[in-house]
Amino acid sequence: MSLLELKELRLPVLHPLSLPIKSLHHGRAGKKKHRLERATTSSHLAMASSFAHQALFLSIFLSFLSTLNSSSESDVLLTFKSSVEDPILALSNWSPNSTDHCNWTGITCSKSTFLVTSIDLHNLNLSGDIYPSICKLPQLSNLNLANNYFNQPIPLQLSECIGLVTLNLSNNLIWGTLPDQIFLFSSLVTLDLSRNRIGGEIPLSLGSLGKLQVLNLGSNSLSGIIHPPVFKNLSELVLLDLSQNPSLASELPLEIGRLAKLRWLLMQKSGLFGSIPASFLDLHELEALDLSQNNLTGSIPLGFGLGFLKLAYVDFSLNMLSGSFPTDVCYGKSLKDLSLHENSFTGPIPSIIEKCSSLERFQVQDNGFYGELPPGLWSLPELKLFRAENNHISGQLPDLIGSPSRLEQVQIDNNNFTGGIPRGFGLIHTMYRFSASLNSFSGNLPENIFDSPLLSIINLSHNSLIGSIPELKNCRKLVSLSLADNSLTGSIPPSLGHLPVLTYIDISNNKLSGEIPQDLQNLKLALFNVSFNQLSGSVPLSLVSGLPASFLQGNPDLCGPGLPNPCNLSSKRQSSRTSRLIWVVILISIVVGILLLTAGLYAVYTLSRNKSSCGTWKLVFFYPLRITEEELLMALVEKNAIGEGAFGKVHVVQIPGGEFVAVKRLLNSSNLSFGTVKAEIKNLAKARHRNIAKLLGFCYSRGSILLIFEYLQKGSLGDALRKPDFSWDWRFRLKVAVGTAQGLLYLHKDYVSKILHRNIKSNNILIGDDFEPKMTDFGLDRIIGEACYKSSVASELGSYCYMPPEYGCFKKPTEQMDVYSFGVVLLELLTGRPAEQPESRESLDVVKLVRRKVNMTNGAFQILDPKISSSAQQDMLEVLDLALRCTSVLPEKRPSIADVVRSLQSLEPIVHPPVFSIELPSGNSEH
Ligand SMILES: Nc1ncnc2c1ncn2[C@@H]1O[C@H](COP(=O)(O)OP(=O)(O)OP(=O)(O)O)[C@@H](O)[C@H]1O
Repeated sequence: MSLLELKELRLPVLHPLSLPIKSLHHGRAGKKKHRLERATTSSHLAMASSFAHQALFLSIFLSFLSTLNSSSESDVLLTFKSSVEDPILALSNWSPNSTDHCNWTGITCSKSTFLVTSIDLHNLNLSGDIYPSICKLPQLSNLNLANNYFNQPIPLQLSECIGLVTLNLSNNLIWGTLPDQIFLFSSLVTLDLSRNRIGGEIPLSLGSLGKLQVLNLGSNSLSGIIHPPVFKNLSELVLLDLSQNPSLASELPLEIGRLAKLRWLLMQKSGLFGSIPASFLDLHELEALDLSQNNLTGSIPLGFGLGFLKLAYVDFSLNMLSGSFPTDVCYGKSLKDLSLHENSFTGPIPSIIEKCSSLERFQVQDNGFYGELPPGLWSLPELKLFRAENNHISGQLPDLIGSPSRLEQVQIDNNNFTGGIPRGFGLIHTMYRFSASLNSFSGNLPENIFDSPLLSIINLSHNSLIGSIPELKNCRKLVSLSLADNSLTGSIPPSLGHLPVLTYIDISNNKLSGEIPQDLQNLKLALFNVSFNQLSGSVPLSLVSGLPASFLQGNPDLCGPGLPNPCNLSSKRQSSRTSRLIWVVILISIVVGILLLTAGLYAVYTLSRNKSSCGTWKLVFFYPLRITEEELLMALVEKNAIGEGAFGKVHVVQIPGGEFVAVKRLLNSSNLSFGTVKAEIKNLAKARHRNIAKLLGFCYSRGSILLIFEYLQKGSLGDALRKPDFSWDWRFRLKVAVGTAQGLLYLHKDYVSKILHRNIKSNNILIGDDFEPKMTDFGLDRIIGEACYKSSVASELGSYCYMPPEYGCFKKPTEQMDVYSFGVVLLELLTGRPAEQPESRESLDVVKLVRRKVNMTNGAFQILDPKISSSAQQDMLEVLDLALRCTSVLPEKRPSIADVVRSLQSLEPIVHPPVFSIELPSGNSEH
């Protein structure tokens, strides 16, 4: 044993002042320490009497000491355990019967003193109270309780752990504010409180933690200004993470630029505005800088990167930055990831970037960059992702033949590129997406351009390419092929039909000729657009029936059922004019006869709609479905009915392939024409979003319209709420709320022609796998006409409580009306009861019920579904506040759906994708 080890061994024993005072004077632990001191005295005597016996004595002493320490420390740990809830019994070996506490789960002891130095209980599903008894462990330097369910304010009492160097409480349910007394943790080197629910401002007193090297407050709900003095004394900081605190509203303090040791600065989505301080030029140790998703303006300070030898990750994306490309960003040649996208940068990309030999991801899309790209950029040996779409970049692509490229994804759409597509791009066998639409590429497509075995998406549409489409054989993973709007000639390669996952083909607006290969019937195509070519012959049957006819138009020589030119008639083109006339006369007489007959049968027909003759129905599919109108109509029988509302019945129908669809029958009492209805439904069917039920097709007759939706076997939120044992967990209810709001945001804002739903209610929120909601029945007014829509709504009493008070007063429907209805759905999720419960004791509708209770003492708590655990109460109260705002009587007081989405998302647990590996500076604990 070395002298140093001996000294270490003696320290906690011979210098009692270094122990927490309470542990010396109170209880069992205090008595044990007293015995310990006596043992120490006897050891001195033994040493004095005989030097020769020292070794023997030391070994006896050590085992004695270790027994004593061990029993006191294990008691402390057991006390800590007693306040913790441990549902998976992760701490089962923490037991009074198990003597060696240094081997207990998560415990590390010093090899010399046998005292506990570290408690690491991350990711063990623990909850309950974090009890400060552990501060009686004199050498405790590391406490890691990350990824558990501790639900309490920051446990300030832990500041009693005077030797604590690392405190990690990340990803728990810690709430409240950062208290002013945070300065009490003065020994901390690492403080990680990320991914909790901590709100309020960052207190100035945080700046007193002068030893901090790691400060991670990311993904919380911090707000207000980041006060510059906070950083004055934090000169040791190596990692500062304030990211994902969208309620902060602050400029970037220039003091951060003085933190000379800073290696990781992560402030994405932190409500930052203003410019990037010039002091950031001094952050020479920086390895990662993320300022994305803020409102930063101005330009990147000139010279940013100069002297930065380790800079590997830079993200300025999604701001309002302008000015030129940061020329020195790759000074140290360590840069791997550069994201400047979605800003207003202009000017050329400088040739110095060609020296950036470590670059893996280059994203400059959606800016105003112009000029030619430095050719060497393309052949950087590590480059995998290249995104420069939506700029004004010109010039030609270099021929990459001979360069060992690892490119996986190239997106350069909507620029001014010219020249040919070089053969070298086809030789890159790592390529899975190549998208260069909306440029001026010309010439032939190289034979090998589709050869990458990983190629999944190729988009060369809207260029000036000529020649034929090369055979596609090797790209067995191709999902989407878009070559639309070029001048391609020749025929469609039959090899397309043998690419197993090919789903989207758009080769419209070219000069392709010949027949559509029969082999394409092998594919499950969601899109097959060959319109406006020079194709001829009969269209393979499954392509005619499964896809919109418009995708075939502009090919006068194509024939097939439903097309202007049915194949069986085309063979009779030779017949003489006279014989045609005879046929016409005969046909007219037949038609007149039929008309008379039809008039007689019409009344019978209207009484038995389910048995409609297929001749009166027109079927249009937007997805390939193998069902005929007869089969569909035959299936609309009572035993298949799954719901009925104001607009008609819903049936579940099994199509011959085995798949199910839901068919909603609407009364077409306005008698809108097929053309009008088709245009409207087509428009609605284009709405594609995770939270919108797919409209697969429709069937039209004068009297009614059948809408064919994807079928969701879990039914609707309404179905679930009506079950007496409805007891969904809060996180599932929140997921339904977030998803529905996202779907609505898509309809209101992102969908090209903007749709108002107008019929949001729990019956129209279907539940998909893993509780992902999908909205249905949107925009029905467009299909059946306003008057008919309104009269249907008026007849539906169950929908009344979803209607905003202004409904009927305002001529035009508004987004705020949808927000109101969504607010009612939120109230249903919070209360766990349907919006309207006519037969119940509380027969009030949910809005009235909530409004009446909310102002009573403790009323808010009475509103919340008691079946949900109290740990979710804080979140539920926030959602209640939101729901009340959504259901405000005055439309202008309601939040926008974008705000609703933001608020709900902020309550969702955040899953962080790993961005890069960080070596955190270690505390002084021993492992
Ligand atoms: N695509 C679907 N998949 C599965 N079930 C569905 C689907 N569409 C509707 N349903 C079922 O049908 C029920 C009622 O739907 P419907 O739209 O007719 O009722 P509603 O909303 O009360 O009426 P309306 O919208 O006509 O006013 C839903 O609660 C659900 O159980």
